[in-house]
Amino acid sequence: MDAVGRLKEKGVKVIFVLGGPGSGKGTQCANIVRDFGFTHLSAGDLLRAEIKSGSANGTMIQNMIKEGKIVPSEVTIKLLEKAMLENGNDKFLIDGFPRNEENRAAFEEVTKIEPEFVLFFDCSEEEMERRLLSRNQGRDDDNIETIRKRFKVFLESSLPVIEYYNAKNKVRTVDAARPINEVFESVKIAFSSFDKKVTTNSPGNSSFWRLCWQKLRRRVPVTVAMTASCGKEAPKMDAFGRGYRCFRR
Ligand SMILES: Nc1ncnc2c1ncn2[C@@H]1O[C@H](COP(=O)(O)OP(=O)(O)OP(=O)(O)O)[C@@H](O)[C@H]1O
Ligand SMILES: O=c1ccn([C@@H]2O[C@H](COP(=O)(O)O)[C@@H](O)[C@H]2O)c(=O)[nH]1
Repeated sequence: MDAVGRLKEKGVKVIFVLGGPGSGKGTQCANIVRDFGFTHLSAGDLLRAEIKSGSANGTMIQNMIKEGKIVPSEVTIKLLEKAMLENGNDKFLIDGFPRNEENRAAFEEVTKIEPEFVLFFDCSEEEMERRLLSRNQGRDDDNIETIRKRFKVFLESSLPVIEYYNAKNKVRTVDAARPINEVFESVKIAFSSFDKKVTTNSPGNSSFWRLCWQKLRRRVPVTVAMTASCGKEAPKMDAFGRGYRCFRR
């Protein structure tokens, strides 16, 4: 039987965990594993392990990570597929993937898996930058130059993936700028049911975001300077929260 057949036979369920670099995905995935019985697959960790293993793709992956670029889909998807097949569990948190539309379409095409939902950690660049600069795990890409490149890639390539799933009502957004335990309280609500959408796109505590949210609900176009969150102009986007909450209507 081929990989797709085996994944299907296993009845694999996948949740994509997305958010900017340093938004706290890995930290919260560890809590979800502990309380909800998922297996955590960090795409970044799988790629770093591939470098360490001395594989033929190692140097290419290392260079892409140093530049904050997105590794070709087929490489990452093969690693994810292998990890899911080798693990006895059937529930997976896929952290940090898909990172662009091409990743997303290729994953669905190759594996025939659609995520149950997307858990989106919403956090401002300011806070993410602070966290990454003090992460201290010896990562090659946790330096200010690469961090800025990673933010740009997230904004330009990864947010459209979140918009795609948002249009399908599959995104559960958590305000990730709060302390770890408070973020996890919201994560737990997102996981309280697989079928029901619980916290999807619910407003955070920021009154600024609340205003944007209310206007969005009323379909009133909102024009807000993106400098409030990331100092960039974003002509395609309507509304912004403290972080990257900026879905098209
Ligand atoms: N809510 C939080 N408040 C303060 N610090 C946090 C919070 N969540 C995580 N951190 C810290 O911020 C750093 C980045 O967190 P983490 O590695 O979980 O982020 P990530 O989204 O997985 O990052 P990346 O995408 O770069 O792998 C870590 O040092 C972590 O301990
Ligand atoms: O699907 C993926 C995941 C990661 N990358 C590359 O790895 C780094 C680090 O990723 P983290 O999620 O922060 O661990 C990322 O900047 C990319 O260069 C990737 O290409 N594809």
